[in-house]
Amino acid sequence: QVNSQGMLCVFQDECLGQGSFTRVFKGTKVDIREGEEHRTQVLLKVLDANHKDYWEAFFEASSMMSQISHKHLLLVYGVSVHGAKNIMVQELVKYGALDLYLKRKGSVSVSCKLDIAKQLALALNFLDEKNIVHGNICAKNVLLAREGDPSQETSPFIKLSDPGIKVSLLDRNVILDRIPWVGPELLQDPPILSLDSDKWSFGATLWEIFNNGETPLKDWDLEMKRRFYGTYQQLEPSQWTELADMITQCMDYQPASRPSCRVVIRQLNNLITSDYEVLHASEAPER
Ligand SMILES: N#Cc1ccc(Nc2nc(N)cc(-n3cnc(CCO)c3)n2)cc1
Repeated sequence: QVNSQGMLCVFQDECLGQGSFTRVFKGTKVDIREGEEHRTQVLLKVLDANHKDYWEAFFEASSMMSQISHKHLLLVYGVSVHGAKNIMVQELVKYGALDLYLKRKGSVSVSCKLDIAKQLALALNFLDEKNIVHGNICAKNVLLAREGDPSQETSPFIKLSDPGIKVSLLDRNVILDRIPWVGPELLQDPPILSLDSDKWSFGATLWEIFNNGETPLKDWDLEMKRRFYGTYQQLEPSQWTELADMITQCMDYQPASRPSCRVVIRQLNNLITSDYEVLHASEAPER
């Protein structure tokens, strides 16, 4: 289809995955510049036809992402509205969603996981400084642009995806199903979406990263999930106490008690240093 900016997109392959009300496909964007045709591989995020009434929120999510740019934020080229289809055109990030990658890979090193966590914290800090709430931080929305390979000394590189439909617009059951990523304050009436909610979600995403992409509270039904918050429960703590403490601090039921992005980044730096020391302790010269 061609949209207002003259952006032509061609659908390519099968569905690559899905969000709450969207499906994603690989595609090609064709730009005509100085009479020359430029083809770019893109990711087409299509709003489900049966959720057309979300198209404004879908458009808002896309324009939020295209108004700001940061190395760890996904590049959104624009929205192509064609007939009944609402399509967000995004850069195709090479290795896709982090949760699937971790599940498939199963053996990502702790130093890579810490690096990914720190990059996500930097993206959150950038949004925080611009007073922009993401509202859907989770491993599925962290995209892997480069693999980390400790043997090659290369580090991973992530991009935070768009938040999709604003969480406060969703039905209560959809919000309930997002437990444990969604801050408990969003289940109050009225739901309070704030920068602090992103810190809670960051904690749940840290848990996913250090549990190799395992889905927290997998297969729990909505009643059990509601009780998880109702009785102030926490996710299964990591054996690594400092990591477990950071996750619990982010997932504080009191939004104002959650650590600032700067504190989180500092704590992650401490974990990176301690991990480095443990890793290289064996090489330490005999004292
Ligand atoms: N095999 C494979 C493979 C799959 C996907 C990508 N790349 C990519 N790029 C994006 N911009 C967004 C996504 N994406 C994936 N799932 C969602 C929905 C949940 O957010 C979004 N994937 C690359 C390789």
